Amino acid sequence: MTAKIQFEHVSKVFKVRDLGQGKGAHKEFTAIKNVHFSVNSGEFLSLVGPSGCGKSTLLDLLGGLTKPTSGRILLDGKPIEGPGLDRGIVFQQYALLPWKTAKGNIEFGLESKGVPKKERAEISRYFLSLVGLSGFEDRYPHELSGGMKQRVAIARSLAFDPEVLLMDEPFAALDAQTRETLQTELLRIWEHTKKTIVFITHGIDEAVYLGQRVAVMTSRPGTVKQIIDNPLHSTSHDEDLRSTTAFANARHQIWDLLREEVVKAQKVENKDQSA
Ligand SMILES: Nc1ncnc2c1ncn2[C@@H]1O[C@H](COP(=O)(O)OP(=O)(O)OP(=O)(O)O)[C@@H](O)[C@H]1O
Repeated sequence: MTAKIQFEHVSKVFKVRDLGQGKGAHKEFTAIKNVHFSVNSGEFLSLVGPSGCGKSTLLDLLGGLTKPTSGRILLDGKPIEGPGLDRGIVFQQYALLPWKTAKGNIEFGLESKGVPKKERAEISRYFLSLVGLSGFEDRYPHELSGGMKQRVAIARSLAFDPEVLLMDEPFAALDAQTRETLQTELLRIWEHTKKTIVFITHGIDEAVYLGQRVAVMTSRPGTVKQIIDNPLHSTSHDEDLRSTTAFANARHQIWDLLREEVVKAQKVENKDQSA
């Protein structure tokens, strides 16, 4: 199997204000430390960890939005130097342009890429139908539900034909039913497009339902504690999967790894608050 993404001993240190030392004082804050793992080409990897462990930091680094303080991240063997169209990012908040329709939101990015008008229209129609939004092309974001907006955001990312899709808790703001529907949809899209997907989540159920492998992070400074091969991956992902014993077992395995990290993270948070 070929590695699409390689994290090589990656750490990220932020400079933050040191409130205890008076005005203008700064201190260093290690968000992630010695992250070392790889993601295979075409793989769906979910990454779960306690709050504040550095999940978004890790995804921002992958997206090229920030740079590692030490170590490096390789994409197809080459260090990531900045953002690029080879990586699409879907955030929790849809970040759609409110003055553009669903179709317009997708075409806007393609226009700046120099794609001719007719092709733009075809691409946007295709990807809106792939995410189940045929017939909603001319709706504005305020005329769409949260789930529909997130579908548009996914379609917009896919329209650029990135090799890698980076997803930062994309379904966290949605109600449980919509979230579960979109999880199933995302798996269908992944099977169809064969993209490499890195999916960040707080939710163990979501991580287990989606990931071929599930990476569990430690509490802050975050590092990858263990990567589990998901035994459920090859089974049928119908609605009943979540109620099977196999699902409960996989969930339990991840929770066992995560439990002590969550407790540690809460202790760190309490310490920070009382400092
Ligand atoms: N630009 C920044 N400057 C200073 N500190 C930062 C910056 N970005 C993130 N951090 C800190 O780094 C730590 C990790 O943040 P990050 O958002 O990556 O965690 P997370 O695991 O995604 O959190 P959550 O699950 O709550 O969304 C946090 O303590 C955060 O306050």
